[in-house]
Amino acid sequence: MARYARVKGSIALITLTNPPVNALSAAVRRGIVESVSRALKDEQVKAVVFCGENEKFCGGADIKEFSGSMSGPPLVPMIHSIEAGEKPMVAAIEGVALGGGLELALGCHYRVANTKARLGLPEVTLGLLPAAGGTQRLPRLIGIPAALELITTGRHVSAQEALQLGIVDQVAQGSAVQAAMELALSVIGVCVCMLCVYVVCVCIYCVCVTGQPLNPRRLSLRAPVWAPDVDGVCDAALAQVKQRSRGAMAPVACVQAVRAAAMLPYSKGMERERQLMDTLFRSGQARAMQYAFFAQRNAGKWSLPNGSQWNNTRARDVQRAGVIGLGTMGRGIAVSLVKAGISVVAIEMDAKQLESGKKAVTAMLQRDAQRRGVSPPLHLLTFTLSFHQLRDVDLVIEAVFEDMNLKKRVFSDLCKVLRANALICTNTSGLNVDELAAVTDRQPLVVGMHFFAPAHVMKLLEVVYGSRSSPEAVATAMALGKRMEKVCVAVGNCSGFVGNRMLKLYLDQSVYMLEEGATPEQVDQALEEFGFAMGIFKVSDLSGLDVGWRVRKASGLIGPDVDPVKPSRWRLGRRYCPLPDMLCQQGRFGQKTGRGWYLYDSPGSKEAKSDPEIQTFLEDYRRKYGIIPRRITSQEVIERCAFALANEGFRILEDRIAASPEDIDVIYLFGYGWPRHRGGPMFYAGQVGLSVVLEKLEHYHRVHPDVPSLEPSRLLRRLVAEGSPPIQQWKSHIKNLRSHL
Ligand SMILES: CC(C)(COP(=O)(O)OP(=O)(O)OC[C@H]1O[C@@H](n2cnc3c(N)ncnc32)[C@H](O)[C@@H]1OP(=O)(O)O)[C@@H](O)C(=O)NCCC(=O)NCCSC(=O)C[C@@H](O)CCCCCCCCCCCCC(=O)O
Repeated sequence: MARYARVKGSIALITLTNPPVNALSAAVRRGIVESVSRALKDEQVKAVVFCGENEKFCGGADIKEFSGSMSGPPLVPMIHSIEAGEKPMVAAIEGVALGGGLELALGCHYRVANTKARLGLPEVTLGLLPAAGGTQRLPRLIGIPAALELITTGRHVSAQEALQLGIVDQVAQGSAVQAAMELALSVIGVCVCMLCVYVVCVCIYCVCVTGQPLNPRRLSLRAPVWAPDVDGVCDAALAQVKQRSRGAMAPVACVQAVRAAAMLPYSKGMERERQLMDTLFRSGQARAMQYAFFAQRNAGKWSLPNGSQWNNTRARDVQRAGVIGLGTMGRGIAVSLVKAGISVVAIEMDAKQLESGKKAVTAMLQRDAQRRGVSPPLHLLTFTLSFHQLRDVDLVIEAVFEDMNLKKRVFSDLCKVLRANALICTNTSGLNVDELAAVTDRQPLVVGMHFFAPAHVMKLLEVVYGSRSSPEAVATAMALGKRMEKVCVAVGNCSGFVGNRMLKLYLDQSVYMLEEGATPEQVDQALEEFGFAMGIFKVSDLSGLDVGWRVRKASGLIGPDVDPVKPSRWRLGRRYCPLPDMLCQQGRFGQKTGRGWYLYDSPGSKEAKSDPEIQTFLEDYRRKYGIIPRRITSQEVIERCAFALANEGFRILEDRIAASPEDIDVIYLFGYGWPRHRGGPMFYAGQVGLSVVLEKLEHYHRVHPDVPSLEPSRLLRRLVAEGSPPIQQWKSHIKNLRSHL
């Protein structure tokens, strides 16, 4: 699907038509090949302009095709024939030119973008590399260091930055198509002037039909971009990507391909690009990352058990919001709201807290504005001690201390001042949303909005619907989260919702392994080698060990009857590990106190160091309880952590707390640092093989019968019994499971 038109007498305008992003599907590629051939044959046509329908140039190759058998004209020769075409080719970039879309533009002789356009080669985020010449043409255009940075990060650049880098020749204020046609006319216009005659005279190696030499514009004809420091630059990039995305193959392959552009002639570089792509394309990592791409988008298509969903429920417009509590969470939430253009009334309980909250929020907004070269939208903020200032807000997000009674008090106070139709949202990380809603006069208008710390940075938002939350309230919270640039997932109400409910079991396994013989360093190393940016014990130190301690106290797991010298390892009918409590009793709360599972130079410092005291403490502990330590392998660490997570994920699906395995994976990818090249815990379970996961869980449950959460879930057993269908089909099996209950 590409539309061909002749405009302004001598220009062929080829429009890619495959909404919403004009991805280069087989039909689009076919359309382009036919249109280019037609333009080259048509003697009236002197130049060609490429553009995309609906002011979007092109979002790249059609990712959906990657999972099937690829047919239609391949991209590489298609782009080559454009570049080799003997008429000037101009790309008119509006909206996006990403991946194969930018590669198509790089095959053109000229590129014009409008001010709003974004360009990039994001293949690395799909576990791939730009394999339609991107790794060879871009370095020849902008040099090795800049190309390495763009290709290994997949970052999108603005039109202005693209101009500075030399990716585009011109930035148009208005229509890029119009500007591209003018550029094309000026290029071919040279043929009728004196200068052209001169150009034709001197150009003996290649002339376009009108006389303007095109060879200098053909990037593939440029020599390799070798420079004395190239090896050093590539080595540094390699070290950086290995550190940044542990275990991910694509960034490493991207560096290797760009290095080839420095060393080899174009044709050999293209061979290298192709070899590297062949390996990536077939890899489980690419499948995982492409799954993650679609899972993220599908999470926005939420549905509730009652049939309400994203496309049949209207969200309310939110212009003005209240934030109650300016602790770490409230501050981040206020910043995100203001950045989304929403007026915020921020409330604290006492003047000192209010002042320090105000300072922090203002500073965060100022820093952000400075980075973006704009002025901070401080006029959108009101700081106050008075609930009455909330009388005209559309919605309130409560972010006070995680204490049910305190939250209930706040909720009932809110009802006294808010408009009758204002929504009340709670930023609880796991308390019962129904119980909170029950103290209000508006249960349908109460939902959870569970942000992750720091809330102005972390992408994930769990939108928690209670049993009486209205679809409109859910739609409003989801739309608001999207405006705040969050990845929103709608989840049901249960202790810990999805993310923290699963996290508990993952934490349990980690501390059990310490009891059995592992060290925090061993467990963390195994998890980091698996791809997590940080191991679980480093994360616990960062979040603060006291947080979980308080939750365990509130839930009755820690009480006055617990022996302080030899606390019980059996509580509420199951295995319990008192190690985290014992650390807290010693004042080891993590980074904030300079000591936790690791040692830090000073309170608040970030570099975790092994602490010999912890080793001794663990040895004493095992002796006290008569535990004979054993060697725990990295494989065991990964299996026990990852399969415990997935097993609880299956239970969450059975309980319909999450609508799909994709939603669970999105939560783990965006909120808990699960490595993207592993897809998510549910995808990972499918990739390892459900029968393997079942077998392993059965084994670990046999060895640890006092850990009921290791018992394989019914859904997992059912899926294995039904032949381990692919993850996309699990949803229908959940329905079957429920109908048999
Ligand atoms: C473009 C965006 C920035 C738009 O964002 P926005 O927020 O506006 O919208 P959404 O993200 O919600 O998207 C809307 C809608 O569109 C779908 N979509 C988006 N992009 C694509 C796409 N590229 N393909 C298909 N579908 C797409 C999206 O899913 C939404 O659909 P829905 O149903 O939910 O409405 C944003 O969308 C974005 O960032 N998109 C991705 C951009 C990207 O990553 N592009 C790169 C693609 S990969 C690529 O281009 C590869 C090329 O370099 C080269 C390919 C060469 C191939 C050669 C193959 C050789 C293999 C050899 C192996 C041999 C193996 C063997 O022999 O076995």
